[in-house]
Amino acid sequence: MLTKRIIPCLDIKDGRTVKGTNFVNLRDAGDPVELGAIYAEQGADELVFLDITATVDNRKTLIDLVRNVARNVNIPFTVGGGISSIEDVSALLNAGADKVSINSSAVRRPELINELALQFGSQCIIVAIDTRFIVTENGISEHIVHTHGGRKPTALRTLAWAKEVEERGAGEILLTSMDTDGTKAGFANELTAAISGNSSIPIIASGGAGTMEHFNEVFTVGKADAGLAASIFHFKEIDIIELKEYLREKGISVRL
Ligand SMILES: O=C(O)c1ccccc1NC[C@H](O)[C@H](O)[C@H](O)COP(=O)(O)O
Repeated sequence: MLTKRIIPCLDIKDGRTVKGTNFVNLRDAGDPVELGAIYAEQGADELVFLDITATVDNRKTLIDLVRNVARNVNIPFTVGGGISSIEDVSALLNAGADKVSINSSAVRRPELINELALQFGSQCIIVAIDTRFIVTENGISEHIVHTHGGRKPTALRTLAWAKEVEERGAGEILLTSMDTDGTKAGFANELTAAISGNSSIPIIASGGAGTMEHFNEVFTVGKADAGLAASIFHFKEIDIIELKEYLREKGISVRL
């Protein structure tokens, strides 16, 4: 079994780490550079920084943040939020990011995935998919892709979109369940397994982590390659090393 990765996620709003539930009621969770360094020190395998209110004028904030983080962490980190061009990616990678995560811009223009993979290599292009289980106009309940920080439902079915982004050259998928985000009730294991079982690229599961057992479930039932979490780390409810020791005892391969 490939080593499973534990990835803290720092959702960034106006330069601060925030955390909500189901993508709303955001509250302050600390300084992202400080938190990033702490998580790296505590044994996180990677970090994700998501500028969830990404606008053009936030772009400079993000570049400055990346430079500061790069000085303080020695593990791979991914930056996402409002990225929509080869120039955006170049600037972030040159500032020290190891990977970028694209979401709304990929839905808006799927060819962007092909272009970025060709220009920078698939290994540094993650496509983030925010998904919610909703009743569509034809009365069927389906997992539907949402964009713009979860505010806009699209016409895309999550499973089909996951397949398409892989075919277009995505190196990994960051699959965030809006239904489980912030609830600490567990990851969306069934959906994660459906996507993981149909993909040959790594799937990072995100949204809902509340206990150490939830990580065991997302790796065994959800078949995820990595577990991403925010609430339980920011609010100091789970220690990363203790989590990894727990997973190793369960027979999950982790880096300790
Ligand atoms: O991804 C977004 O665009 C977004 C926008 C607004 C608020 C939250 C957002 N994403 C949710 C984050 O990716 C969040 O870090 C993950 O869902 C993990 O959250 P936890 O359930 O607290 O571990």
